[in-house]
Amino acid sequence: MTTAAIIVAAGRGLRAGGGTPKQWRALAGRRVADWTIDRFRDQVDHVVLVLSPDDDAAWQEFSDGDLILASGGSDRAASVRNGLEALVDRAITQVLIHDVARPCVSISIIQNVLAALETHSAAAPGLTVTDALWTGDDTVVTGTQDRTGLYAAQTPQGFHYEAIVAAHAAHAGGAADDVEVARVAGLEVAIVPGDLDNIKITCPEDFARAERIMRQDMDVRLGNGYDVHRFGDGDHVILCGVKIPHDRGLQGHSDADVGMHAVTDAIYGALAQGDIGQHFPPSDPQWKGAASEIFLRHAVELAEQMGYRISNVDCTLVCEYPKIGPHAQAMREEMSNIMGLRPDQVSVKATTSERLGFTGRSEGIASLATACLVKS
Ligand SMILES: Nc1ccn([C@@H]2O[C@H](COP(=O)(O)OP(=O)(O)OP(=O)(O)O)[C@@H](O)[C@H]2O)c(=O)n1
Ligand SMILES: C[C@](O)(CO)[C@H](O)COP(=O)(O)O
Repeated sequence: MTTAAIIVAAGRGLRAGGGTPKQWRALAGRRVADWTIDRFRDQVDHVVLVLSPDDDAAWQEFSDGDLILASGGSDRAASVRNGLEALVDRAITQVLIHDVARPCVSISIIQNVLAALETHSAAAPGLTVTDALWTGDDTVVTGTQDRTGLYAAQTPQGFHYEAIVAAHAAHAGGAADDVEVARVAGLEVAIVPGDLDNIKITCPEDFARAERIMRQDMDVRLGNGYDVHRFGDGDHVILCGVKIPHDRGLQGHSDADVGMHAVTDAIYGALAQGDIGQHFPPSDPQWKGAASEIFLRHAVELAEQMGYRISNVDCTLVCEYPKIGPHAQAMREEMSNIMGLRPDQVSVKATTSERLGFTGRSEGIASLATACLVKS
């Protein structure tokens, strides 16, 4: 069984307003699309992101990553077809099709749909309709509608890959969703329980609702880190992964990257998992001269294992020299690469201590860092 998820994200979000398409707007600290994509990453073998040809920045951003990209079509169904086509050489057996505009989808819905595909060629989440249903014009009720047997359809909708490819190829167009396409082709679609929180952001007010849902079981943790290394002989220092020529070096058991150590300790701190010295004892000769990225990678992996995502880190270096400003961007890029973050999630800045204290006398460099981790 080889599984894939197609996330259709090529719409313009006109009903949601706001100028920017809704999938690129912020929700609980990150973009709608980032939430949606992350829900599927660990649940399927491949994720296809269907992007509008107009979303240049998104194409650029995602082209280096692990996602398969496909170009959107003139309507949702055309975008789905392009997503299916992008998987043609991947030997996919089961595919989930999901709206990017449903970022609150739970892992259990995804797993339930996949489980149902073991015994059915199609499965999708539905919610029984519990409100009374009316017909109406803009002002008055014109009739009532029996709700018996009615469901509100959600995504992800799951299918055996070849079956849904054939169903889309044969469909005349105009379907509300992929379940309709599948049913026209004669597929039986199993209903799995939907979730009231699995809303589709459609109108402006849906953002506030989605924000409430996202935040209700969000665990946000802060950690701080502090480190100092003294100057000694040498012709360079390594700060936040960047080698900077200098008339002195920093002393330490490892490469003495005081900035990266503070960031690493901030992550351990947020996790309440001790500090670098506990995980990599200075008494252990194997860490002598070690590149500090080993420590940072370990902290990031630990965060992942414990279910946390790093939202941002902020690092301040305290020294008179070397001057940090010219290197700050390279430091941000280096650390964001190691942590698997975007550079805008990583801040590196510096201050002097006005020639006061040990940093002011250039006896060493100090560093402070804060990390914000989120579990949702
Ligand atoms: N040509 C299109 C149209 C829609 N979609 C996607 O289909 C899903 C459901 O569509 P909808 O909620 O209607 O999104 P939009 O089309 O973006 O919204 P609107 O109709 O308000 O413009 C969304 O994830 C949207 O990005 C798509 O990939 N390609
Ligand atoms: C696919 C869907 O989300 C199922 O409820 C829905 O049909 C999409 O509708 P839209 O009109 O494209 O928003």
